[in-house]
Amino acid sequence: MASDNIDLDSGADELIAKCLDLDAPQSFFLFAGAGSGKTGSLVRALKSVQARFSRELRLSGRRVAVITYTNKARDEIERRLEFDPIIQVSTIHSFAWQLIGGLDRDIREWLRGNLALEIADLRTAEAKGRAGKASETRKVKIASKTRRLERLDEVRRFTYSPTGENRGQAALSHTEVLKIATEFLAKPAMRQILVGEHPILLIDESQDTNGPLLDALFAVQAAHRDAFALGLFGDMMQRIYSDGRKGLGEDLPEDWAKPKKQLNHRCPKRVIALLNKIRGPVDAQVQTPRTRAVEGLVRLFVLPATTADKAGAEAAVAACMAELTKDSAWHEASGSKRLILEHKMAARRLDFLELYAPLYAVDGFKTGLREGSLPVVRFFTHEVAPLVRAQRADDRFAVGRLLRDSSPLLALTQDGDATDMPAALAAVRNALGELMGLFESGADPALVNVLRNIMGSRLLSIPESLQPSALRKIAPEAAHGNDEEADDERTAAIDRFLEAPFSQVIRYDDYVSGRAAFDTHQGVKGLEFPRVMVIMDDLESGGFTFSYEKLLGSKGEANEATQRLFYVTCSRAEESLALVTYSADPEAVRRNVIANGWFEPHEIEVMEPSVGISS
Ligand SMILES: Nc1ncnc2c1ncn2[C@@H]1O[C@H](COP(=O)(O)OP(=O)(O)OP(=O)(O)O)[C@@H](O)[C@H]1O
Repeated sequence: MASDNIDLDSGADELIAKCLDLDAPQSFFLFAGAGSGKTGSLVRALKSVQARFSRELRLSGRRVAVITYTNKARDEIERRLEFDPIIQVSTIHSFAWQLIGGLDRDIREWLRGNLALEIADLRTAEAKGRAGKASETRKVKIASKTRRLERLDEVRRFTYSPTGENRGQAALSHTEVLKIATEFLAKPAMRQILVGEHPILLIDESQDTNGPLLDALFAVQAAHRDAFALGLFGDMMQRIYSDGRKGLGEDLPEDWAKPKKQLNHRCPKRVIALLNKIRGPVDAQVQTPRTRAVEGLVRLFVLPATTADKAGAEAAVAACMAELTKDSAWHEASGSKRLILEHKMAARRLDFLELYAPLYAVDGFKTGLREGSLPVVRFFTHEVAPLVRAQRADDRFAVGRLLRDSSPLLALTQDGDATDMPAALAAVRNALGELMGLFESGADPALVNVLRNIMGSRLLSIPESLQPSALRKIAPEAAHGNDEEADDERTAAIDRFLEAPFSQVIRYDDYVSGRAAFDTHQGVKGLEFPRVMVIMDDLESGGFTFSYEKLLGSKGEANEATQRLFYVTCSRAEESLALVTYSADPEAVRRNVIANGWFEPHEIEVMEPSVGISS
């Protein structure tokens, strides 16, 4: 057996370590293919700084900044660096807020100018546009932005939460925080603050980092190249959000280092060969498998677009994969990761659509819902569900812990008279009994009934955004607090969401926490799984951005966004990969993927709607 080629890319890490010298910093750009170990390189880069400059950074009160794409990635890097305080890891939104938070006077003036501009743009569009829904939306926006502008001086301190809803007078939106940070970074004083606090800034997944903010950071680096190193990690072939900067890396300054990586440590040989084929026409980067990599197995399953029982068809695909790979884990419910393009496809397959669809229709709820941080749902996933689970299991310790922090019944006694404790505990017992009564004999109550019950017993405090719905059900006349139309839309959506049965909360939570078999094509960026099933269904996903029918069924017509997303999903597989495509013309798919050399004839299975397999 040939010796292991694991050290093929070690030069890249050595070059990066050399760049990260506080006395002679050099910026660098490490863009390498899937599974090439960029996260590992990022962690090793930080460890090299820890080893050489910990003391110097601590004494001067400076920190290395790292920007990750998700909170999960942030947690992982913090853990791998043992939560070292000289390294500040944050998402782009919290990084931006750390830069601008507290600069209230400047923020106010920026908002004054920006709101005036936005109102003027909306008025121009309104003057040109026709009556209809778009016009109604514009009018609502003009009214609410005008109100915000008029009351701007009342805000003393602006607020922002990278994961919250950011509602109310003082709150800034996610977009505003990024725009403000970008514009403030044009000011020499702001640049000085950034460079003074963070001599090194590393950005992971920078192909998807907000383009204007990235450009602002390039400008900071150009102005402070002797005191500041910017290090970018990423892969342009994995750019999947429109926010990212097009052509990143094409116009790099001369003095930037460009370390290279060629190995793919994650995927089996057959998957790497497919990745090289997919990537070939885009940038011709070729990856090499590890010497010890397994051969692996790839199959393309082509089904008619009219297939009625898609869940059944996908189960048949899993069974076929188990057979072909002799890997029984394909049979297990969570043995493979199944990637769908649109959250609703998972909601349908996992049965939590009634909970999901109403909230997903509201723009302001989308991000929170996707991430599991939306307060109206979080109340059920993080407070009610664990309480019901703990009570069912008779786990008094867990019940006590859950209620101690969030039950108004217990808060009363904490504030004042200790002699109230027995009465408070009796009230808690009663309230718990009432709540559990809803679930008796296997009942699955609607969320609104659970909410009303808890509101009535005061077992838990109800988040502000759920109160109008909860109140209206109890006393309709008390619900009218805020009459803005945007609020009406939100409240109506919450009302509909509350009609969903409670069991959907558990399934939704499993999904957003990554415990379910399903995830989205975009959501698995950066992750890896032994067995991956990529489900491609243009009709069901209903969007315009991606077309797998064109990618697989017709030569050369696919857009690059679909090609890149396909590369991302295929490159998650560590052992075996099943590609499932629903097509209007299965034979055209077969012909095309053989002609372009992506698959061998024996790797393609054309399935009948009845779920029989004929190759
Ligand atoms: N030098 C190495 N030796 C052994 N395994 C490695 C090495 N570098 C990375 N790996 C492993 O390879 C896999 C891929 O690494 P990593 O996730 O860092 O790649 P990546 O470049 O960030 O991938 P992607 O861009 O696809 O998200 C991981 O399982 C990691 O543990």
